[in-house]
Amino acid sequence: MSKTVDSRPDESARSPQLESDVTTDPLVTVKDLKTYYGGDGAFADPPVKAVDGVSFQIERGETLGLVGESGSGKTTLGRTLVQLETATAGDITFDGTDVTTLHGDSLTEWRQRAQIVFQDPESSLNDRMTVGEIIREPLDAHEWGTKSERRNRVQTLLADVGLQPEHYVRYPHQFSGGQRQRVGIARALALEPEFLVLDEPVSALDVSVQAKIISLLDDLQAKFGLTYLFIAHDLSVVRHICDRVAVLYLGKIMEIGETEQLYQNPQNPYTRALLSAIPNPDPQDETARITLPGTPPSPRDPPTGCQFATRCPAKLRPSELDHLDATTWERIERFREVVRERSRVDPGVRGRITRQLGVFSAHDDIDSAVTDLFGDLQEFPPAVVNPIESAVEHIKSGYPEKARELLRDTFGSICDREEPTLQAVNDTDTSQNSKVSSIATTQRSYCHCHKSEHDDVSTIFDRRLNDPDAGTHSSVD
Ligand SMILES: Nc1ncnc2c1ncn2[C@@H]1O[C@H](COP(=O)(O)OP(=O)(O)OP(=O)(O)O)[C@@H](O)[C@H]1O
Repeated sequence: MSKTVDSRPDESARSPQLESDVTTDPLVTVKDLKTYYGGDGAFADPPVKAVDGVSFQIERGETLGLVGESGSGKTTLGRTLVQLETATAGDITFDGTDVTTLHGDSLTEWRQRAQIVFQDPESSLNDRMTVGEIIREPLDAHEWGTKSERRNRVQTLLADVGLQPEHYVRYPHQFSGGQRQRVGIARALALEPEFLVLDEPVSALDVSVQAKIISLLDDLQAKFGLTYLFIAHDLSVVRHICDRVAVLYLGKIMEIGETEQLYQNPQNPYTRALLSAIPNPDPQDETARITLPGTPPSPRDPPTGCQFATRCPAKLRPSELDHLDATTWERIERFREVVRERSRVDPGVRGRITRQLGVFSAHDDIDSAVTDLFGDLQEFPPAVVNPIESAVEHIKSGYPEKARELLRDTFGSICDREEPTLQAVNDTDTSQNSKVSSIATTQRSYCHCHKSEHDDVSTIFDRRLNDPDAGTHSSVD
């Protein structure tokens, strides 16, 4: 894996994702962290911005959940925290030490304090080694104690994770998924770490086994005073075991807060959409299920402004166009997505020549896209028709990026232009019920709608979800 050159930001520059408050006793402090893949060299594609400037803290003994759709950067963030990936920029301070600057022996020594448990116990254990050897391997690598002390340590670890002494000489393939995950946890605990990244540790397991592993993780946390970053897809599991939750989208934190507060009163449009997808057993509950349109944009070319702007059901709109109905907006946004994707594709040498000659390329069949999305465009108001027609002309002349700009200037808002800040949205002190300090439990959300000059998210949702012409933008389950 290659990385872009370290471009540490100016310390004085305030990042939109910085949490301004400081918790009382953080074990891990992450500041404006970025992890990009690729992008080196003059002719390389732009880098994949897997983690794109996140800041948060994890207090000692707490479990911070990390949720988000596939590809949002959860694993990359977890791996960067334990230094299995190299940060492109930003700081990770662990108990006062910036670990992104550690190398050689000091990095090896630090690694004992922060370990990772992987998702898939089928592939993360070496099938040619016995369970005892697998758990002992990190002890051997760090030359921990004598040979017999290591053997004894492995026996203790087997007991800690609920396995039997005779399992020492068994092979992973002789074990069930749950047992294998216990082996993975024992191995991660071997060097007595303080911090564990649990990367979807139960996702590959049956529900009944999941409950046992979660209970084991709970017991181990209490027994050894562990601090966890718990990465998961399953929002119900996260609610059950995490003190706080951070919601990630396209490499940025959309919302972070104390678990119950965030689940009961989500403030960010993305968190609301994610939580609305959890099946609710209460038949009386008529909470609208929010179906997000489109697909997440490429992390090589994330939207300017808010990362979520291209799919956000609460996105702010220019006031002079706010009267357009939901279906029309849906079509405009999908057309913008088509144009955005088109402008991402390198036209290649032939494309560049045809563009210079002003020749329309056969691949630019933009008229079909317009017909597919709008039907007869002329039936729409001039405020829609004119910019769409101008955008089509730009594309036919070979300049999709001009079309992209024109559409952003016409139909975009602050959401397309400016990054929001991660701002406090709920100051209710829930610290009495929590392991973490009151400052850490402050709920924060990354959205322009939290500013007083704009309608808040609830007002916009009430208006748009009640629009009878809401099309596919929302639906009630
Ligand atoms: N080694 C790599 N090289 C290039 N791109 C990568 C690499 N690892 C991850 N990515 C990309 O980085 C982005 C974030 O991936 P990551 O695996 O961190 O997300 P995730 O939220 O953990 O997804 P999932 O839930 O599917 O595991 C994705 O676009 C992914 O394709």
